[in-house]
Amino acid sequence: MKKRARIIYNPTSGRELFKRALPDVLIKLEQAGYETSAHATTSAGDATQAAKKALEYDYDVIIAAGGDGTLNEVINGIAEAKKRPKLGLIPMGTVNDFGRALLIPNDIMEAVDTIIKGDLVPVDVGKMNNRYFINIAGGGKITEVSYEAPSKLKTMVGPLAYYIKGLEMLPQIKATDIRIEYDGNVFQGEAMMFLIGLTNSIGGFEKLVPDADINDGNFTLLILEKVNFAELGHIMTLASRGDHIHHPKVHYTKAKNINVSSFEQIQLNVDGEFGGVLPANFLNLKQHIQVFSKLERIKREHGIETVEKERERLQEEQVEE
Ligand SMILES: Nc1ncnc2c1ncn2[C@@H]1O[C@H](COP(=O)(O)OP(=O)(O)OP(=O)(O)O)[C@@H](O)[C@H]1O
Repeated sequence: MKKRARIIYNPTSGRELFKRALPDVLIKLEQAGYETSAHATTSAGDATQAAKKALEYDYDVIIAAGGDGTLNEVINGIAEAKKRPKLGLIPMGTVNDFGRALLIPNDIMEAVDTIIKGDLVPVDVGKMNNRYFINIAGGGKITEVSYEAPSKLKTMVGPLAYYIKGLEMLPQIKATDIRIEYDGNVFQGEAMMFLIGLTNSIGGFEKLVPDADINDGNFTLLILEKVNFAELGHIMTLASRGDHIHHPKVHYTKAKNINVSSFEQIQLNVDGEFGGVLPANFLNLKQHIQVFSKLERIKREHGIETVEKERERLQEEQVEE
């Protein structure tokens, strides 16, 4: 029997290239034994609705073609279901953190090849209150940068946009009083930000949570205590090499269940988008979704160094585009 796939694509992301490639994508999937149909998203939230609809029709595979925003919406559509379809990914965004973490090629047809090849990797999904995320959640003044970086700027300069916006916002960055309970431990005090990472690819900063593992059932929790500007500059320099995690003002640990609260109003950032305000509970759903990816095979056959080199190559390729 033929397998059935549903493509959910954002026609506006990736310079609208996917729309043009769609007929070839359909032919290729057909030849590989997939009966495929496609849905073009129309607005924010539509990918979640389309993914829920796809559940009703019992598709074997959902293919998300778009940026991390589209992917996040698709995950939010399927995460609650008991029987979840396998997930294919065609990265079309400006940053594509999740795709890079899973070594999904930037090229549309190569990404389709990854799906056809059929290697699957189980991936952890984060649940924050009632919504789901796949890359990162966080809060504190510094994290407000990522959704304030205008998308036009992001399209032009990629990850550099965050630096530019970050510098602009520097005077507004201040510490806030927060309480973070994580797997029975407690941090209470003034912090600049906290980050809860699932992958080690975050806004193009590969070394921010350097050893995040996509399917070990753990979040990587990073808390940056109150620091002055000089210390912040120093920590940012260390962060480019992943050495910030040893700094005395940085708490860096693994946890599965995290509760964060504050008396102050602190905005949350989930996968690069505004995610409401504290308090919040973060729960790691271990290996919740099966994603088509050659990651495990490459790791097994060539080792983790090759995986890291491949991620670097994908990132360079994307910045050049
Ligand atoms: N037809 C549409 N027109 C406008 N916005 C849309 C449409 N379809 C989806 N969107 C919204 O655009 C948001 C961003 O899209 P997406 O993440 O796919 O691309 P991107 O912004 O190019 O990528 P990146 O997040 O990597 O910069 C989605 O979260 C969705 O809410």
